[in-house]
Amino acid sequence: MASKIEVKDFNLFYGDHQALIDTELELPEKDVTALIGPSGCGKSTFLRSINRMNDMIDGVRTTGEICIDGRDVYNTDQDLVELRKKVGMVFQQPNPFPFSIYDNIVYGPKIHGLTDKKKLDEIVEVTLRQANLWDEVKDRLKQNAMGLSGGQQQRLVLARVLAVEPDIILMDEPASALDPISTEKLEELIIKLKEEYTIIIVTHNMQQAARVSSRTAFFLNGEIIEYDETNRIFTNPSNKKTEDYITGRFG
Ligand SMILES: Nc1ncnc2c1ncn2[C@@H]1O[C@H](COP(=O)(O)OP(=O)(O)OP(=O)(O)O)[C@@H](O)[C@H]1O
Repeated sequence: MASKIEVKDFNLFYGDHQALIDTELELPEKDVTALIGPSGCGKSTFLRSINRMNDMIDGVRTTGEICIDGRDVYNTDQDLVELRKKVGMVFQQPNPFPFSIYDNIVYGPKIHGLTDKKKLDEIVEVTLRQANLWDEVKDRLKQNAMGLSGGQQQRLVLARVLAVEPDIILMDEPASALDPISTEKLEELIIKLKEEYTIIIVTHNMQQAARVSSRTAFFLNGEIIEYDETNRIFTNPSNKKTEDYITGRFG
């Protein structure tokens, strides 16, 4: 499978603190990769490095490269609006805008210049269907998104991400605020979306990593200790530290 993202000797510093150390990773296209590891090991930092969200934090410095489709996103001529259109992100807490369901979805396309009402209507329906949410909300598109349940909000946020046609979707513990049924729906959705998108998910839930991902990277103290097929990581890891972590000896 072709590599969509190639991380080459990437380091990240918050001031004097080095949060990522010589990270190297090649992520396949149209697949789900899980990032696991104990709290504070750098998973979210790594995820946020891919769409340069860390740039917004004062005192952050990076070295090395993160190439998407062969092009280093840390090049000085990288357009950040373009990058974040291509690389969408879903956070731990669902964060719909306090507008209608419809307006949440059309927000991105409108910013990117789309005004045709028919096209916008179409995007709303297509993305809500993709997010397995259409049937639940089709009769209340003009109602405020804050009135949806947490699980519905998270699927709406995903639909909003899909509306700007990304290639890559970053998910930072997207199910950690959801109940088991909403979590199951979100996981089904992730498995469906990998047909079309490259997905990277940070999760503390090992069963979740095992259920949704094909490859898993284990992080510890800012380093990637092991990266392999998920099945192998969970049944026969090569590194003792990975084994200790997945068997619950620490973390
Ligand atoms: N904005 C920041 N400023 C300074 N240090 C930070 C910042 N964000 C994270 N760090 C530090 O970088 C390290 C990695 O944090 P990060 O949030 O990436 O870990 P994580 O593996 O995602 O943790 P968790 O699972 O708890 O979310 C930690 O030592 C953390 O304290």
